[in-house]
Amino acid sequence: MTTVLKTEDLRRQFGRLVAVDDVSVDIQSGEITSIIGPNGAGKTTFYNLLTGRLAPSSGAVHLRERGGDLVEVTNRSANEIANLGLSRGFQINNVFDGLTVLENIRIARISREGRTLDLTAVAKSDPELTDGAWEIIELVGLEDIADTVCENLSHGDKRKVEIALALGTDPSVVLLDEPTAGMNATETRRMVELIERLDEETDTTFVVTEHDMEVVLGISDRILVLDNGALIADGTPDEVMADERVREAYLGLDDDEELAEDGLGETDEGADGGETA
Ligand SMILES: Nc1ncnc2c1ncn2[C@@H]1O[C@H](COP(=O)(O)OP(=O)(O)OP(=O)(O)O)[C@@H](O)[C@H]1O
Repeated sequence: MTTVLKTEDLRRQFGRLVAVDDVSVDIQSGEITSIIGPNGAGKTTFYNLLTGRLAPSSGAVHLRERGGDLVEVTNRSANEIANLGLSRGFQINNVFDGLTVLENIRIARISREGRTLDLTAVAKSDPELTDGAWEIIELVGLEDIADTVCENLSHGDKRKVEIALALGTDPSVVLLDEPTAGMNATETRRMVELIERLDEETDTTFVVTEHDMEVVLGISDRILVLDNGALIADGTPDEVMADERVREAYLGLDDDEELAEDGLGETDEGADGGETA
């Protein structure tokens, strides 16, 4: 395992509000890392600092270039950081609804090559881009829907396309925002299996934010917990679930209560989870 993404005392304030509070983490290749925390904990702001969408108030971010060195990317533009190998799962809104799955992935390949002029026309007409795009279609398992226009896809399939687009830029690290949000149980299971398979079959390292604790506990090799912008725990699922601060601050569980399989902080006695003394 090697460090692929690292922050040092990363901080972001909005006026007096500290949204990310001197967070230092070291994310390793070869493991799936989840970032969890209650609403407003700072997860989105943290992602935005990593991708260059927001500038930090202080601190530093380092990223391993595709197959290369660890380089400091603090204050570089979002485009530069993406070109160096950090890809964020494209939001569904960024999928071109009027184009097919294959055409969308070809656009991701084009953006990797820094070609931006009239992307939709290029995606439809440049056959050189098809081979690379087809490899990604096979990797993600989108063969059956490759020629489907995206506006006709199910929610679950659209989220798979988002991941395919993120992979289209050959990233060293992919950040996923709640990949199972809005999915039914079957779609959720398939999405978890897909991320686990991609983690095994590619050199890409996956970092996931997720509210569904069953997904988090099932998919993560390592969990980072944010609370009020600060990193309050960093460890394996077992370590994090046993951490007193996490149980109090996030899960709302007493010492002897267990996290139920099907929900955040639910116990056999009820959904409330109980208050800590
Ligand atoms: N642009 C902004 N201006 C002012 N405050 C902001 C801004 N963006 C985020 N915040 C504040 O920073 C804190 C962290 O927000 P953030 O969206 O990062 O949390 P989150 O963990 O992603 O929450 P959620 O799980 O609800 O998406 C919140 O108090 C939020 O109101």
